[in-house]
Amino acid sequence: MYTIDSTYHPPYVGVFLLIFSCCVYAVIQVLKPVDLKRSSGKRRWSMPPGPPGAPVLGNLRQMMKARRGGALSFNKWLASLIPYGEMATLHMGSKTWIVLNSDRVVSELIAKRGKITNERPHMPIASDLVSNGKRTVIRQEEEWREGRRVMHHLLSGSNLKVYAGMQELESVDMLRRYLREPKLWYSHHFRYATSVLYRIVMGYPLHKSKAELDAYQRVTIEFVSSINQSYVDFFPSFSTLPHVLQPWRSYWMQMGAFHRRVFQQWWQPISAAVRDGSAPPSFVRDVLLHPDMRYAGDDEEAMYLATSVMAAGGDNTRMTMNVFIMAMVTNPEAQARARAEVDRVCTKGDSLRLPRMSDMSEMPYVAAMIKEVLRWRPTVPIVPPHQLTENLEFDGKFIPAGTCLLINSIALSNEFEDANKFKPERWLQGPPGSGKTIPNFWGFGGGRRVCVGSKVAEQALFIIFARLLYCFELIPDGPIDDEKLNHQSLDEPFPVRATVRSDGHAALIEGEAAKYEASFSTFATK
Ligand code: HEM
Repeated sequence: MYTIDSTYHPPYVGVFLLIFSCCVYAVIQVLKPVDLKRSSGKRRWSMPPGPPGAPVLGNLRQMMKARRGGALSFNKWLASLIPYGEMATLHMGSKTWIVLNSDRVVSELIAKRGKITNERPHMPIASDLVSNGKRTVIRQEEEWREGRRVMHHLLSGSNLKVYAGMQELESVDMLRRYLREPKLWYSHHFRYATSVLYRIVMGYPLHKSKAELDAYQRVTIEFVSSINQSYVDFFPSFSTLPHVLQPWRSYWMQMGAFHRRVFQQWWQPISAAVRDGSAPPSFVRDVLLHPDMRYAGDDEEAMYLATSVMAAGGDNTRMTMNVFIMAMVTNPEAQARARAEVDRVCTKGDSLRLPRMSDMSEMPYVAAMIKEVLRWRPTVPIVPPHQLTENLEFDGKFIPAGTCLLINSIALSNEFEDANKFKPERWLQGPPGSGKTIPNFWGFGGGRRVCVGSKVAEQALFIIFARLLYCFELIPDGPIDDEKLNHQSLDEPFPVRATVRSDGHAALIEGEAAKYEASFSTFATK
């Protein structure tokens, strides 16, 4: 009799299972982080230790969870990587990160080996969709180089003196706002930082409506938050799927389109003025659109470069000013010491004058506060990834090209003695023969990608620190936790009372402001 064998499978089922398994295997191989793939030579990769992670996602969810918890929780997560040593390996989806936890390894890898640690990883969301592939800070090396050349030209050398004049001018307006509306101290920081950058880049005082400024601020915050936010940036191969299989695209594309519209509104009047010959000297007129400079990018790239410089410079300066205020209200001795230094230079008997940029060499303690503010509560807790372009042998490890290196500012700050204390004197040169040297400083990142605006930032911060200390007493106006900076708050981030020191100081501010009033930027509040 004919019987049916229940274990019999027609041959095509076997073939299907084989193909399916091969596909799963191939997908897993593609998605694997680079150090978990086989090395092409005989040697196996040898990576620094790191926290255990989940299958496929690795440590990605740990970071995402920390980010969702806010700035403090993210900083705590960065601190939790310190016990793994000077370098900690993380598997972030398809990416391998090595987080750099010490000054020594940052000097060795980011500064000394800049030639092979200069690339940025491909970020299909933050870079391609949100930034049209054109925001300099996360652009890949080949497209980035030309923009860097012109930015360097803009932000160094004799231009710095011209910018010092702009910074002094805008800071007088800020002092008067502090005097008249002390409760809005934090919004005066936004105004100062943004209008200085606008003047430098576009050449004009800033006259914008509240709606325009709100849109600009939203763009900055959205862009910064988009970096390392989408899982797709950690699995970039998903971006090669057909568009119908990428449901996330429309959300990010809409965001990118909104950013572009805002940029165009800011850019078009300036670029028109350059073309009709009516624009004043500026980065846009003299560097980006001047025929002799031979900037290789087109108008669209010029627009992204100009607005990227404004955004990168403005918001970091604003946040650092807030940290300075936090340092002052929680460290009255440092405030008094710095003020004594400024008074020595600017007060002669009954005669008062505002500090100037040229006073910097006579105010070393105030100047040292710039580094200490950035060390104490780093404005950029983790520097955007630098990607290795060659395999690297270092400290007995063998690390594959494609691995990302990230400076952990929280760990670097922690290497200092009494790390949680605000002590600007760490950055002061010792007397001759004392053997005291100034430590390395990484608050602006490092290597070839180092912040191109660091000199402009130092000037912007110095003049504000010195002038605020000269004119105002700063105290807490309620309970304060010095780790809670609330950088993204639109209201007062922490309670502060700023009181003018004397009638003489108030008269000085009003007198100086009256002289320059016609040139100030105007900020609509409605
Ligand atoms: C206290 C204020 C500032 C801080 C803490 C800061 C920090 C940084 C950091 C950490 C980077 C990335 C470096 C790296 O990848 O290694 C960066 C890049 C950059 N910064 Fe700053 N920055 C500040 C102010 C400024 C200012 C005032 C400007 C403009 C005048 C500016 C323009 C830029 C630009 C354009 C980039 C991207 C550079 C490139 O693509 O090559 N920054 N900044």
